[in-house]
Formats: sequence, structure tokens, C-alpha cells
Amino acid sequence: MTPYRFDCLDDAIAALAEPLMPVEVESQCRECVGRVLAEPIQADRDHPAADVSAMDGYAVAHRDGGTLSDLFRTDEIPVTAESVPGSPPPTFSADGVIRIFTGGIVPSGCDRVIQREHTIEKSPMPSLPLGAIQWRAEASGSTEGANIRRQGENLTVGAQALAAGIVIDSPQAAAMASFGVTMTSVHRRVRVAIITTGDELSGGPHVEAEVPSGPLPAWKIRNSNAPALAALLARRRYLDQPTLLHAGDDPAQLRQTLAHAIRGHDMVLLTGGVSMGDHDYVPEVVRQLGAETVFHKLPLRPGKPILGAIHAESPGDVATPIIGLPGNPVSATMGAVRFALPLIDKLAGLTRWQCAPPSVELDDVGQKTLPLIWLRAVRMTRPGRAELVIGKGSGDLVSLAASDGFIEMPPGANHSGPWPFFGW
Ligand SMILES: Nc1nc2c(c(=O)[nH]1)N[C@H]1C(S)=C(S)[C@@H](COP(=O)(O)OP(=O)(O)OC[C@H]3O[C@@H](n4cnc5c(N)ncnc54)[C@H](O)[C@@H]3O)O[C@H]1N2
Ligand code: MOO
Repeated sequence: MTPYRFDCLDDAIAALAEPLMPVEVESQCRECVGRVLAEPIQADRDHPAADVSAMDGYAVAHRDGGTLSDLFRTDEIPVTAESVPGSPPPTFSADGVIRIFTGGIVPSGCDRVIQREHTIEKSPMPSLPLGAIQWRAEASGSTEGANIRRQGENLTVGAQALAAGIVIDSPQAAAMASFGVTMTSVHRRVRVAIITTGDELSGGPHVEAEVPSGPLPAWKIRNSNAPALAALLARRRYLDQPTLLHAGDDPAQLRQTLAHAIRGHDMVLLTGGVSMGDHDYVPEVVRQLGAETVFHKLPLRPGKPILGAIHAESPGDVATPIIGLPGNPVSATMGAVRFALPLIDKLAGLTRWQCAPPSVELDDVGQKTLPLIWLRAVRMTRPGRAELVIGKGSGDLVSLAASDGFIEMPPGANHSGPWPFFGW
């Protein structure tokens, strides 16, 4: 029997994710790159729309024995017409071959395209205004259909090109453009509030986004968690810029700040004040505001005191996840990647919001083990391989800045992996 409600991080995340619904849909969005598609996209035409050439070369209909298109002929064969991309195809006749360019329509009757490298090209002359060719030996090795992209081989008209619930990135933008879609339905951007806590942060109770650069007394620190979490979120264009809030070590102020954040946001991330100290008010304030604590503390290092809760005005109402990340910068950053990002993805409307991280093997794992799930900072050394970045614990944001992400090892493990890798 363990003292934790969840022994597995994915189970804890799934429990928090369970009541979450994707945010609303905006229709007829034009600037939709980086947003989450909310409706499927269908092909408005076959892709390709006709049989087209995949090479610059000559379109022929190979008939063994005697005809001009015979690839075993050794004499000169006239070029009778050209098929140029952007123009309708010429008519093919067995009197010669058609010069065709990549993307040009293969005239009906042709059964293959021979790339120009497999020909000897003869210059035009008055009797042969488009010139002539002779086959090189390689031409006779071609097969039927060679270098032809068939009409509809990628997709046929009416079939689904893109499913709803994916991010519109570069390939998806290409697919939409190619099927003539200039506006579509997307989920609105997810609104996240980040609340930092603690009187030790410089700027007093109203610490905001700006980081003061002047000298500080030793008992004050600069707020590194807000910029760390904001930077993680900034890469996702399906999020609004997060609202940065701060509450000092005062339960009333924290309650007011958290209540305000819940009202205007889809998710609230807090850092600090979640552990056992006399000034750690987050768990109590979360309860006071009527949120259900799904877990508080997980068998995890760093980040053991993490809290996950769900707030809903009334049963069945919109559920707002609240994640209380430990204040230590390494715990806050790793916790945000591991816990907050998948939940944000679910809120954003992504179908595949659950983590499917790549894996890496460690170059050298050392002897140490932990009886907890261990998140360890690593730096990539080669594809699929990483080395540990040894730091001084969960306050060491300096060594974290030398890492590419972290791996997750189960309790007691100390072999080289492969281990799931979570990049920054
Ligand atoms: N008696 C116990 N003490 C502690 C336990 C425990 O189980 N029993 N857990 C330890 C662990 S593990 C962690 S992690 C920390 C988490 O504590 P809190 O979440 O309550 O965080 P704070 O005490 O408020 O802050 C911890 C640390 O982080 C610094 N901090 C806070 N906010 C920021 C910020 N925005 N930017 C940069 N640094 C920040 C803060 O000054 C503290 O040094 O609790 C252990 N204690
Ligand atoms: O979870 Mo704490 O992060 O070990 O310092």
C-alpha cells in the first residue's frame, strides 16, 4: 500500500483530464496556422487531378516491334509536341514522342515517361521544329506506368484529407491550400493563467512579468518560474499569451487571485506554496474555492508535492484544471511539461493529447537509484542517445539551462534505457 493516490504519472494525468472538454470552436477562421482544426477537410478534386509526369522526359506508348515508340529502336524519333505544366495536354500520336516536363499531364495513350537522361536529344531543325531523340539502353528497362503519378493516387475527390483535432502546421497548411480551403473551423485559443506565489519574490505582492535587473537583498529572489512556464507555452500557437499573476504568502490574496484566474481561464498553473511549510497555502485555498483535489503529492522527484485539482461551478459545468507546481524551478518546469502540456492539448481540442514521447538511451547511467519516479535532466549526444546533466537538485536552474529536456525513470531503475524523453 503506497501513501499516494497514483503510482503512475499517466494515471494521475488521465484522472485530471477525464472531465475536460475541448474549448469552443471559431468558424470561418482565415489565419489558422498553428491552430487546432475543428472540422475535417475534404478533397475538392482528385490529387493529382490527372495523370502527371514525375520527371522531365518523354512520354511514350511502348509497343514492342516496329512502332516509333518502341524503346528498342535505335534510330531518331521525332518529338511531336510538348506537355507543359499549366497547359492542357497535347494529343499523342504514334508518330513520335511527347516532350513532357515534371507536373505536365501525360497525354492519353501514353503508358510511361522516360527521363531525359535516358535519351540522346537532337537539336531542332526546320523539318523537326521540336527536335528528335534516340533512346539510350536504359530506356528499354522501363516498366509500364514508370514516372507517372496517377490521377487520385494521393486522394480521390470527396475523401478526407485532414481529420479534425490536429494542429495546422506546415504539411496541413499545404493540404488545405491544395484543396482550395482558405478558411475553416478551429478551436479558440486556450487561456492559461500562471500564478506565482511567495513573499520572497522581488517586487512585493504585485510581482508581474517583468524581471527586475537591479541589485536585490539576499532574502529576495527574481521570479524565474513565470518566464519559464510562459516560454513553454509560447511555442504553442493554439494558446493565448498566458496571464501572469502573483500572490504573496497571504491566503486571502491567494484566494482572490485564484478565484479571478479560474473565472477567466481554461487552466490555472500555480507555482510554490504547495508543500508542508506554514506559508504553503495553495492546497487549502484550492479546497476553499470548492475545487476537487484529484491528487496532492506523487511518488516523484523532483516535484513530489505537486497538486492536481478540478474546479467546476456545479456538477456538469465546465471543468477547469488547477495544477499546483512546486516552487523549485526544476520541479516547476518539469512538472509543467509532464502534467500541464497534455491537459492543455486536450482542452485545445487535440485528439492525440496523451503523451507519446520519443525514447533515448543513456550514454552512462551511474549507480544511483531512487525509490521514486525520477525525472532526470539530459542533453542529447547523438540521435536516440543522451547524457545526464548532473545538477544540484530542484533549485538548480543553471544546470537545467544546459539540458535539452528530461527522461522519466521508474522507481529503483538504473539501466541505460530506453527511457521516455520529454524535450523543452
Ligand atoms: N517538510 C517538508 N518540506 C518540504 C517538502 C516536504 O515534503 N516536507 N518538500 C520539498 C520539496 S520536494 C519541494 S519541491 C518544495 C516545494 O515547495 P513549495 O511548492 O511549497 O514551494 P515554495 O516553498 O514556495 O518554494 C520552493 C522554492 O522555490 C523557490 N521559488 C518559488 N517560487 C519561485 C519563482 N516564481 N521563481 C523562482 N523560484 C521560486 C522558493 O524561493 C523556494 O526556494 O518543498 C520542499 N520542502
Ligand atoms: O520535488 Mo522537490 O522538487 O524535490 O525539490
